[in-house]
Amino acid sequence: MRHYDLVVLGMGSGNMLLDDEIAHLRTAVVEPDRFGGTCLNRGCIPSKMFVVTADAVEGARAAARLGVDATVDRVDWKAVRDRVFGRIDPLHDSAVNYRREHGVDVYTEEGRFVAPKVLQVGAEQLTADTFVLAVGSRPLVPDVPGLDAVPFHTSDTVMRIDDVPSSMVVIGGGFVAAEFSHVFGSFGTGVTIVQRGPRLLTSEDEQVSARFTELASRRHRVLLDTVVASVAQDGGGVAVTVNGPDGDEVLRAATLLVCVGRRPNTDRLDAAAGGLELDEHGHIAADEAYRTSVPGVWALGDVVNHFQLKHMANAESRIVRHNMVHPEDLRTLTNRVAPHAVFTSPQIAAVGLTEQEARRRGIPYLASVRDYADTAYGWALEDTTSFVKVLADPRERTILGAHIIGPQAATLIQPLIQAMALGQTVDQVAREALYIHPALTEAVEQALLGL
Ligand SMILES: Cc1cc2nc3c(=O)[nH]c(=O)nc-3n(C[C@H](O)[C@H](O)[C@H](O)COP(=O)(O)OP(=O)(O)OC[C@H]3O[C@@H](n4cnc5c(N)ncnc54)[C@H](O)[C@@H]3O)c2cc1C
Ligand SMILES: NC(=O)c1ccc[n+]([C@@H]2O[C@H](COP(=O)([O-])OP(=O)(O)OC[C@H]3O[C@@H](n4cnc5c(N)ncnc54)[C@H](O)[C@@H]3O)[C@@H](O)[C@H]2O)c1
Repeated sequence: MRHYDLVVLGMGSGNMLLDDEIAHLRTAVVEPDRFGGTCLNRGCIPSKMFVVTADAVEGARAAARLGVDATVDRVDWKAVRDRVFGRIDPLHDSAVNYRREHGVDVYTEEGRFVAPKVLQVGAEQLTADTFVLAVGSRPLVPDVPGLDAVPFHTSDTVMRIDDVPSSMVVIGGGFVAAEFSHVFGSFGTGVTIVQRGPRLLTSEDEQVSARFTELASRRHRVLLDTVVASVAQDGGGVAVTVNGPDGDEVLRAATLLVCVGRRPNTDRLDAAAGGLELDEHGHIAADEAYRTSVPGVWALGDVVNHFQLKHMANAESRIVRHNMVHPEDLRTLTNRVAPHAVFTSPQIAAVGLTEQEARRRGIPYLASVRDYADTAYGWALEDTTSFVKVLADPRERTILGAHIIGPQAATLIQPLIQAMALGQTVDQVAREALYIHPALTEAVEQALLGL
């Protein structure tokens, strides 16, 4: 049995934990796959590299509205894919070498608890004063008859395929469905989205979700309120039997992409044997300071939080590092707001309350919506579909939520995130700062002035 000061499981956001402040600790890290985890290898980063390429294709196709004759001759998928992963793949070896050169023991097999604070890694057993669990999540595979007998993709594999498929059925209508339908649709794949809910991106503000559903339906076949009954092999492709408002239908496609959410990897580390309590959704239970039910064991990232977003995992990694070194001065994330963006077309970004949530919870609110088309830059874009929506507290005049659908949404929302985090009022944000003319931020300013 080997003893360490610190053992970190999972080298996604867990890798960010290690810095000079804890360099003196005798440390081991355990990662059976690639350093960088989901975000770097099969999540945020490669997907956005594909999205930028898809945006370029769509930009060329949409140029006619500006009076530009442009055509897209071909997307060289293999060249795009190899550019993306040619940049990402070499990082693993250098990250492993870097840790080893800095005195960290790197274990490359899965870690499983055999008792509280006793970890089996291959033939070795490791104990430590402090464990940090950053083992992430993985795509959820729904219980659909026949799915176990056909080849299908998840976000883990679809970015590495050899050719752009002629057709694709996408099961799910969330983040991954929205982003990958944009990517493959732009590259020429005929996409059919099967969504069991009434709209795509149902957890977004209902106005944004409705607008996105309408726009996505112009590009792809979108089946709403539809469930997948079964899946079967169909020559080289798949036949997906779905049941929707118009009855049963068999969808035939070259490729199947399953994206119905992600599940935390608590089973892969045997949380039960480690004495770790889980919450009602199967995540590791932790308090606001990211302490688990076992003293000396901390957890961060997708395995513990429900947002499953990289900026949350990054922030948690900084907090856990601080808290394990300064137990007398525990930090939390509770006062921070959790924004997100969906990098589809058009982009979507949100923070805080949705209008339907405010209504459901009986929270009084003011709402203001401003179209990009009402601003000078919106005119330049010839935009007709994008908007900024802000919800505010009628008494305090602080921002309760903000929702943007349109070009640069993920960037435009940042002043509103800032305002929420700092508790600024609508009037402060609207009137005490100048908004550059004629930038798209004027849509944000005008939405605020409408409150
Ligand atoms: C397609 C896609 C796109 C995304 N895009 C975005 C985005 O644009 N913005 C955003 O904020 N978020 C995005 N996300 C979410 C983001 O990737 C995750 O929230 C983030 O990677 C979680 O980090 P983590 O460190 O918790 O887990 P991970 O990055 O998954 O790291 C966990 C690591 O633990 C390892 N591991 C698992 N079990 C064990 C074990 N028993 N022992 C040791 N190691 C183990 C795994 O191999 C893995 O390397 C995206 C996700 C996907 C799938
Ligand atoms: N831009 C980003 O930040 C980004 C991008 C991609 C992924 N992610 C992260 O990855 C997570 C997983 O993404 P996702 O799209 O797989 O999940 P999701 O939770 O965003 O969406 C799941 C979708 O699948 C549908 N669904 C669930 N079960 C179903 C079933 N049995 N049949 C048909 N539809 C079903 C749901 O109605 C929902 O629309 C996201 O929640 C997010 O945290 C983030």
